[in-house]
Amino acid sequence: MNSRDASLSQNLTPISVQITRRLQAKNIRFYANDNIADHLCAGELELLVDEVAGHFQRALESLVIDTHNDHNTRDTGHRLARMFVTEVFRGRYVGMPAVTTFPNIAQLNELMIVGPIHINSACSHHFCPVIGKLWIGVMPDADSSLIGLSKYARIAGWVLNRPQIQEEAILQLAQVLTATLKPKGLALVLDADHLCMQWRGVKDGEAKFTNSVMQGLFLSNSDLRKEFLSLIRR
Ligand SMILES: Nc1nc2c(ncn2[C@@H]2O[C@H](COP(=O)(O)OP(=O)(O)OP(=O)(O)O)[C@@H](O)[C@H]2O)c(=O)[nH]1
Repeated sequence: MNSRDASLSQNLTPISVQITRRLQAKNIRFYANDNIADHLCAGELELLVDEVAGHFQRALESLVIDTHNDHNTRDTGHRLARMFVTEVFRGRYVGMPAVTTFPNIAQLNELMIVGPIHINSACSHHFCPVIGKLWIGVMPDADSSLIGLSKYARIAGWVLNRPQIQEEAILQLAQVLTATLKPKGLALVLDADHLCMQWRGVKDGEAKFTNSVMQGLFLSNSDLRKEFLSLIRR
């Protein structure tokens, strides 16, 4: 344990409050779909899991669930905390996955498509799962970078593993891919089931939400856009 970690464990202010104050002091936004990894110190995520577990335990008690005698819910508060902080909302708390970029030595300038990439997310409103498929079209030029195929899925997972609305999620993803690839054109299509509409609410099991982003050549060249859309026809 370094001196910073030691001071963390001795500080009685809840870890969420310490992190929040730090973000506010730097005027950093911390909406549900923002990544705050750069503002966390070593050891804080574990403390955050413990704090959130305590709150979930109290929420279970408020739901009048006998977690002491009900063997099925005895550790649910802690399970929920671990699930949110280290799995389904992990994209808020960890840095972007390492992505090796390669120069476009062959000067490729043809359409590349990756997909369908399976995506898991959750809506910001009810924290219900959002499960879908993503297609990515890239039009490179000589100055673009190339990345390994699996990195598209890793980057998408990082952006989507946050409480999101689909309209903002796809824009965030486009920004990260543009910064990484520097493409001449980028096209994204996201097709997802929102369980807030299926499990609860209107309980419509059929309706999906499909949205897209078309940038650069995909916006200016309708033939390229049509080629991409015809190749991903679902
Ligand atoms: N635009 C948009 N809406 C979403 C998304 N995910 C979930 N929603 C919807 O956002 C709404 C949440 O806000 P409200 O309308 O205040 O919630 P509610 O009254 O509980 O809504 P109902 O689902 O109609 O019961 C719900 O209708 C969700 O179905 C998304 O990615 N984009």
